[in-house]
Amino acid sequence: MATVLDSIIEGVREDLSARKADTPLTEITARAAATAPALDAYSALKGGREDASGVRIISEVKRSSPSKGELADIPDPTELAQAYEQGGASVISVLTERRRFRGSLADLAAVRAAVDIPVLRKDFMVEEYQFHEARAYGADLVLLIVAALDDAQLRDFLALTHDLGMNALVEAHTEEEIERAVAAEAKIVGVNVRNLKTLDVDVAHYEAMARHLPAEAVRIAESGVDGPGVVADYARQGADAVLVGEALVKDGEPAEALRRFRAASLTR
Ligand SMILES: O=C(O)c1ccccc1NCC(=O)[C@H](O)[C@H](O)COP(=O)(O)O
Repeated sequence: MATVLDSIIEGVREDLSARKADTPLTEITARAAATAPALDAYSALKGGREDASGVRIISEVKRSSPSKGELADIPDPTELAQAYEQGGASVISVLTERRRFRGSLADLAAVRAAVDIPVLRKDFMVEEYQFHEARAYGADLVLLIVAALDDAQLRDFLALTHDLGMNALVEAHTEEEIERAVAAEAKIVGVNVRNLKTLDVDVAHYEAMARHLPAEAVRIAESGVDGPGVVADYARQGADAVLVGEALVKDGEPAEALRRFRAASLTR
């Protein structure tokens, strides 16, 4: 039976075919090569466990999702991104998937131009073309979902990401997926506590997975933050950084909410 992930990826491939017909690989590759060098997302995220400034926050521009439907209108993603930067976000995540998340590459380019911190292209990366595209639209970091890739793809896409000067957030859900991420020499490893089959969120899953994450990697806890308490828990469990979407886009004062989240991680 097809999973939610399978059906999202099917839509991603259809949209991608249309973009490839419009802008061939040679052209997108040339545009990527002409883009200003990527910012160093690894350095922006590392050290959150030891350093006095507390856990790093990756703040997401997220309008809609398969699990929750409509979350927030976000007519101007640059305004939200600037609020995130003012609130102390270390990285901004921009969902670029259109059908389920109402994201776009235009959002990515607009956010990139509006802030000085690294920007993550949050999408379902399954073809080489998307990596050049990410760079052409200004991404510094891309998401690689282990569950969506075989080992050869994981290795090749990580190499391509690094060749393009970007970093990759390699997202795992299970111990076995963490092992695959580590075997591929991922330097930034996330555990997403949203189960991609059921879409259920279980914040306790991070603690269960944390001991499998290598000490030298940047460790990221993804999803399920509904307030400062969860941020403090993730920090206590060893996360360098936390990825937050819904709680921030639904808060009328995202910069203030972010400050509260960062402060909470210092109380661990
Ligand atoms: O959010 C979803 O419903 C979803 C469904 C299927 C695949 C991915 C999905 N979300 C992407 C994310 O990983 C989250 O946007 C991100 O971790 C933030 O989560 P949250 O803070 O819980 O909004």
